[in-house]
Amino acid sequence: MFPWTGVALTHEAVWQHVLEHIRRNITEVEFHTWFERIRPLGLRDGVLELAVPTSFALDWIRRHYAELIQEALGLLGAQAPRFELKVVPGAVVQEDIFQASPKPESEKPKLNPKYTFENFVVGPNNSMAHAAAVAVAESPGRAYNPLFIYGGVGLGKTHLMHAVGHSVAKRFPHLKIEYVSTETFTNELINAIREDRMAEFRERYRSVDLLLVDDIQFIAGKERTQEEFFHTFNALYEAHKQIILSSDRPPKDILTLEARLRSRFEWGLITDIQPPDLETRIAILKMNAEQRGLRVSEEVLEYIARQVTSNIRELEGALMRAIAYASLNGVELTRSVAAKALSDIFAPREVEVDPQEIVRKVAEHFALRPEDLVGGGRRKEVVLPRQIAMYLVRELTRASLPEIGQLFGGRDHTTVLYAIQKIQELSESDREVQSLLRSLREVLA
Ligand SMILES: Nc1ncnc2c1ncn2[C@@H]1O[C@H](COP(=O)(O)OP(=O)(O)OP(=O)(O)O)[C@@H](O)[C@H]1O
Repeated sequence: MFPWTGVALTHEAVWQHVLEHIRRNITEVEFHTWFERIRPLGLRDGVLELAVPTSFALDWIRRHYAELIQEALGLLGAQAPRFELKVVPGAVVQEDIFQASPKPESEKPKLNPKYTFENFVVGPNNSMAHAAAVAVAESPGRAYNPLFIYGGVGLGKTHLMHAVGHSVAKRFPHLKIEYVSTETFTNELINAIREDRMAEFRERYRSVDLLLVDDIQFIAGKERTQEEFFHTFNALYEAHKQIILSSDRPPKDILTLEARLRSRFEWGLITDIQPPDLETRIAILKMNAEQRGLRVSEEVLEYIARQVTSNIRELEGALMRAIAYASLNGVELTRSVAAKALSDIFAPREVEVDPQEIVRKVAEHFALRPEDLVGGGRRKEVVLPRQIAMYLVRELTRASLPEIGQLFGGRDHTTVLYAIQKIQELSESDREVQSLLRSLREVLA
């Protein structure tokens, strides 16, 4: 009951009023991402208590929507109530008061329920791809078509695609959504040809409103699949249906892809996802732990985030491993317990060194400028220092060969490998190089 309104309103009714106001003032995607999982708990001393599922969501909502929520509450009456957010792990999803009747199971797209926008941590590495996905979810078939998302293994391409699927499914319950891996598409095509069911196959794919195709790079070299996909693509595109494709590389790098398909993949927006930076990795781990209702200290999260730098699937796996290790041994999950749990996967490394710092220090030692090392010059006096810097980046950081190549002016990973092998040999045969490496390690550690 809300004394200030003079009307017997339940806290649920008040919250619905707030939601309606908020819904009018933000985008659908924002609404579904942040407000659907809030549950009103009750009212105590003029404060409306709201449950949110994670502290990440709490921070976000507080930073971005506090004013709007307060404004909505203010509309209720003279004495504006306050509100408070509380983390209640696993808070029940509130019934969607705006949604039409649910679809039968068989018609639901095969989407991973965990892969939503709400569960996607946005960082500098994926903000473009995220923004594009949100835009597509808001107006499928109109924003960017096709949306082509590419990036390395385990960086969230499938997650983003599914997030669009979930969001569109909620916003436009009548739309037909199909998620398929390129492998499944190919297998279904082969079966359809064999069983003389091509008409059915075509009807199935050409009648969808949102087609999500994962790992499209696997279409390379498959002529019949390319041919069929080309016609599916055209049919959907012409009917303003949305297509989203994911790949481990941009269209131009997919070899043996027919030119007509390549050019179509390039019609819309091509966006990439890069490996996450340290802060984003910590945020992902934090969210992951909270979703499982687990408390893990910042120190442990940071330790794990420093060990796994590129693949988010592995990052999450490392956290789970550390948690399992601590609970099986009945000990608290401290930094050293985490280090033990991960010791057979990762060599212990206290602190990861910044690659730029390595470049600076090596350049300084040879009286060069850092730009000389990362630039294209091939002067003799630059080549060896550059190779030493590459070698140290490999040794002291978790950067992969292609990442090192990227750091050193977009060089190929085979060049990096050659440099590392060369310095490795020198470090065994040449005393000067040996002592140089030792002293550089000392200043960098
Ligand atoms: N930004 C993110 N926030 C939260 N979780 C993420 C994020 N990016 C990736 N993940 C998680 O990392 C795991 C791997 O992501 P996903 O399967 O989408 O990667 P992918 O790029 O499609 O990989 P692959 O190349 O193997 O197909 C998933 O559990 C996903 O939820």
